[in-house]
Order: sequence, then C-alpha cells, then structure tokens
Amino acid sequence: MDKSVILVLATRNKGKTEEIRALLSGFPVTLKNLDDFGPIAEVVEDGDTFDDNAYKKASFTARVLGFPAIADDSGLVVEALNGEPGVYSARYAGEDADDAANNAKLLEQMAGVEDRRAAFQCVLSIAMPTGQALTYEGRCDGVIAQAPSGEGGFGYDPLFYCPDKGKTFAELTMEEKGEISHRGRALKEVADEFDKVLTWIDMHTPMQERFECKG
Ligand SMILES: O=P(O)(O)OP(=O)(O)OP(=O)(O)OC[C@H]1O[C@@H](n2cnc3c(O)ncnc32)[C@H](O)[C@@H]1O
Ligand SMILES: [Mg+2]
Repeated sequence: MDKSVILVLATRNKGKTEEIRALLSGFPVTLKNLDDFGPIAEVVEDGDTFDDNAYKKASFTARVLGFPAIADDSGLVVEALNGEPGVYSARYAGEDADDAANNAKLLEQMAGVEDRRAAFQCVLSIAMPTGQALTYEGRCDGVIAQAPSGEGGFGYDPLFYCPDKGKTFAELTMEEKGEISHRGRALKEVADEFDKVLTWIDMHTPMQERFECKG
C-alpha cells in the first residue's frame, strides 16, 4: 500500500506553484492547490518578517481546510534600499501592482545607484490544523541588473542577475533556477529531512485522517 500525505499548497502565485510542484515531485506527497477547495478568505500578510507571513499563510490555511499546509513567503532584499522591498515585494508599486509595475519601480529606485547587491529570501512554513509548524529558509545572492532580461520565471526574475551563472533568473530554465534559488534551497532543506517531516505530520494528525490510501 502506497502512503501519500496530503499537503495544501497555500499560495495564489502561479510561478511559485509551478516551482514548488516541480521541486516536490518524486516525494510521497499529494499536493493540493487552494483552487481544489471552495473559496477561502485571503490571509492579510501584515507580518514584519517573512517568517511571520509564511506562518500566517500556512497555519490559517491548515486551520480552515483541516489539512497540513505549506506556504512560502519570499521577497527581494536590496542592500542600497535598506532591505526594501522585502516583505512588501509583491506590492512594492502599490496594493494591486503587477510584476511589470514592481520591476519598473525597482529600476527607478536603483537609477544611478552603484551598489546593486541584493538577495532573494524564502521562508517555507509547514503547518498543521492545530497550529504547530516547521520552518525552512533559503537565500540566493545576486545583483540588480540595469535593465530586464529574459522571459522565464516571474516577479523580479528579469532584474535579478546571478553572477555565478552570468544570467538573470528569467534567463534560466525552471530547473536551473531551482538548483540555486532561495525557494530551491529552502525546499532542499525540506527534502533532505523528508522522512522527519512525514513522521512529524503523522504524529500531529488524528488517527482516522492519517493517510490517503491508494491500492
Ligand atoms: O502570498 P502568495 O499567495 O504566496 O503569493 P505572493 O506573490 O503574494 O507572494 P509573497 O507574498 O511571498 O510575495 C513575494 C513576492 O516577491 C517576489 N518574489 C518571490 N520569489 C520570487 C522569485 O523566485 N522570483 C521573482 N520574484 C520573486 C515576487 O514579486 C512575489 O510576488
Ligand atoms: Mg502574498
């Protein structure tokens, strides 16, 4: 009998969804999207840190849906901008800003700035309906390019230049990005101790709900 634990992917970002699905493929987990359930309220991401917001998203989703959930809170931290846009990365150019508007604002803020060092950071929270959670982190250093380049990825990828690769994140394949990205590194931490994660989920799951059974 195959055992597969159900995990709800608590994100509304299509780019993240694709990357996390690819990076967790091959692991004994049935990953559900928020769309697989009825409408649920959006979490207010008003935490001061990636940790706070990741936990808020994961624990809210797990509590409301009754399944363990995994959430990603991530963003771009730019040295010369005192860590901005940071936790405001998704709405840097305003509440309803899209990627193009955020990228345009970033370039504007960086006009004439010599120190272009930046890092993508990611915190993953895996939470149970009871509120207990595991936390994983990943980081990737790079520099802000002078102009966008590349068609892949999402968000700030066209402006995030990775010196080791000689390319922006948007010029990498999803697989190449996953090998070095903040998200890829955080998920590698999860993958490295996947047995522990499964045991932990099992321990915090009521007996009758423990596994989806196949075969
Ligand atoms: O909260 P969810 O529903 O997961 O989706 P979101 O897009 O709002 O996600 P965040 O609140 O974590 O905000 C992260 C923002 O940081 C940027 N970002 C994060 N990871 C990125 C990546 O791998 N490549 C490019 N930009 C990224 C991008 O602008 C995201 O919208
Ligand atoms: Mg968000």
